[in-house]
Amino acid sequence: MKALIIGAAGFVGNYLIDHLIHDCHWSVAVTKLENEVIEHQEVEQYNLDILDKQAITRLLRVLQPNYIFHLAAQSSVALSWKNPSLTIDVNVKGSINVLDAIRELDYYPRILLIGSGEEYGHILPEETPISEENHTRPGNIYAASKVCQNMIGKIYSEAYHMDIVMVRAFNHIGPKQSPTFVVADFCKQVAEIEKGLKEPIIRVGNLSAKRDFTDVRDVVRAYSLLMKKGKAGETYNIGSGKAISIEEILKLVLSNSDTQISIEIDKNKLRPVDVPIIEADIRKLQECTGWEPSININQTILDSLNYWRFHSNTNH
Ligand SMILES: Nc1nc2c(ncn2[C@@H]2O[C@H](COP(=O)(O)OP(=O)(O)O[C@H]3O[C@H](CO)[C@@H](O)[C@H](O)[C@@H]3O)[C@@H](O)[C@H]2O)c(=O)[nH]1
Repeated sequence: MKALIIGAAGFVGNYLIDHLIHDCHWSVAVTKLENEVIEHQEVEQYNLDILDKQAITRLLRVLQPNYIFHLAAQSSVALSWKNPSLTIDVNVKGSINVLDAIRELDYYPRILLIGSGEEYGHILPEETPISEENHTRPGNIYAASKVCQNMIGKIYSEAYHMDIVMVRAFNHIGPKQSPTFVVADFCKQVAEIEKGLKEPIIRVGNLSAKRDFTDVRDVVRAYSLLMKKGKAGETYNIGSGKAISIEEILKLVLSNSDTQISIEIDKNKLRPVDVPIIEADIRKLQECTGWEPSININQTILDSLNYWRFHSNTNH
C-alpha cells in the first residue's frame, strides 16, 4: 500500500510517518511546506502548499497513492483568534483544493480528513460525552473551519462517490508538541524553571476548561485503523472518552517536579470564548476498529516533561 501524508511536518505527521512505516509496513510519501524540515530520510518528500491546487494535481497525477492522510492545517485554536483568515484559507480552501484535485483526476484513493472535537463547541450538559450525531455549535474560528471541512468532505463523498472518511480528533499530546498547546506549554515552563532559566512561576490560562486528552501515539494508530476499516462518508470521534480539567493537568505536570513553583494566571492566555467541556463518546470508533488508548495520561505528561528537560534546548 502506498500512503501519502499531506502536511507531514507537524507534530502528528512525525508520529504518523513512524507508525505507517514501522507498524503498518506501507510505503510512505509526504508533503511539507518549502521551509519545513522532516527528519525521516526514508520517506519520499515533496514540497507542497495546499493553497496551490495545480501543484496538488501535478503531484497526485504522478504519485497516485492508495491512501491519503490530509493533515495539513492551521491547528491552533489560539492562533485562529489572531489570524482567522489564514485559518479559513488553509483549513477550508486548502481542503477543498485537495478534494477537488482528486475529483478532477478521476482516481479513487481513500482519504482521511482530520477534523476536531472542537467542532462540537457549545456542548449541552446532557450531550456529554459527545457523539458524532450531535449538533456542532463551534465556538471559535478554528472549530468553524473544521466543521466546514467536515461538511465539504461529506458532500464530496455523497456527490462524487469519493472514498472519504472523516475524523474528529480530540486533544492529542506528547513529546515534541509545540508549546502553543497546553501540556507542552506547561512542561516547557517547568523544564525552564528547573534549569534556572526562568523565575519559579508558571503562567497559565483558563484552568476550569475540561478537555479529552489522548497520547499522539495512540491517535495515529486510530488514523491507520480508520483508513483500513472506516466507512466512506462517516465521521468518527477519536479521544480517550474521559475529560479532565486543565487544573488537573497542571497538578499532574507539577507533581512530576521537585521544584517549588507558584501559579499565576496570565490574562493574555485567556481566550474570548473557551467552551467549558469537550469529552468524546468513542463507541463508534471502537465498534468499527476495536481501538483502545494504550498510554495513560501520567505517562504522556512525564514523557513530554522529559522531552523538554533532556531533548530540547528550550529555546523554541
Ligand atoms: N495553550 C494553552 N492553553 C491553556 C493554557 N492554560 C489553560 N489552557 C486551556 O487549555 C485548553 C486546551 O488548549 P490547547 O492545548 O491550546 O488546545 P485546544 O485549544 O483545546 O485545541 C487542541 O485540541 C483540539 C481538539 O479538541 C485540536 O483540534 C486542536 O488542533 C488542538 O490540538 C483550552 O481550554 C485552553 O484555554 C495555557 O497556558 N496554554
